[in-house]
Amino acid sequence: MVRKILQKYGIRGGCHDQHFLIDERILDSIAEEANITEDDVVLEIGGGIGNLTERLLEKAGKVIVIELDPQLVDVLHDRFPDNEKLEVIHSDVLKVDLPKFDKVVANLPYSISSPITFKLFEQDFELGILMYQYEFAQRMVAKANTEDYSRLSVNTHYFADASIIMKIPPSAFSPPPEVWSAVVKVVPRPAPFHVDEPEFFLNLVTAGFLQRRKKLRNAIIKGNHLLKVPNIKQIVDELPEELMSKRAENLEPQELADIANHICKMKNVT
Ligand SMILES: C[S@@+](CC[C@H](N)C(=O)[O-])C[C@H]1O[C@@H](n2cnc3c(N)ncnc32)[C@H](O)[C@@H]1O
Repeated sequence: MVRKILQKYGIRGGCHDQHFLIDERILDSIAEEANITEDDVVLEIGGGIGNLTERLLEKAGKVIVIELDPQLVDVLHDRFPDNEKLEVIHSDVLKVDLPKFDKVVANLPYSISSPITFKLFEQDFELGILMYQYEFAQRMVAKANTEDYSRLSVNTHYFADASIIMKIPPSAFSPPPEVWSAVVKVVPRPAPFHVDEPEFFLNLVTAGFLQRRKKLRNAIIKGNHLLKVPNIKQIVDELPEELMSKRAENLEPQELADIANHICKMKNVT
């Protein structure tokens, strides 16, 4: 069925990360995982030829699709004519203000996974069922003291409970990508630890992982263009040596938050 639609519209894919999911069972499972009801406004980023959109429209009260490629925007209008539940926004997802939504379900364009994910983390929503390149998904859910633990892992942990719920082979797509994919379930929740100044904490995490092989003390001093603390050397020298001599990759999100809170307090009194 999905292959027929690709043929009908003469779409080959390839540019703009266009690898269309053609495995009907996986498409069904992704839609099921989103547990959509009539009350839900669902956002889909990169609607493509509408194979996932079709399933979202069956259950949701409203589906908002953001699609960059004008040819695919035409396909979406053609496949779902006069469907009052559907709104198609022809735009680059990174350049548009996101509409309000309850759930986001998408087979994302992999080359911009990172900026899309950080943009989603600024929104208020209930659930995300998101397909990524497998390695990216692993970095999202990675724990401290592992190779994959990164700025992305800490940001993800700060914003949501995230877990890999499906691993998907290249053969599920047309054209097949060179990499495996994974579906990540993202359930936003309040952070499991206290942060005095969220922006400062996230900048400290960025500074720490920009120099991930350096001791945290040196990484913070080097990354102070992000933190803008006038007396940073003095402050980090007053922090416990056992924390400052570790690398960011060896510190739990909570420990990074404690350090950020401490620097915040010191910068405000000195
Ligand atoms: C991996 S395909 C997924 C298509 C479809 N949802 C599916 O599952 O088969 C990614 C889609 O994102 C669209 N896309 C790429 N970059 C985009 C951007 N910056 N903003 C919005 N859509 C984009 C592509 O045109 C393509 O339709």
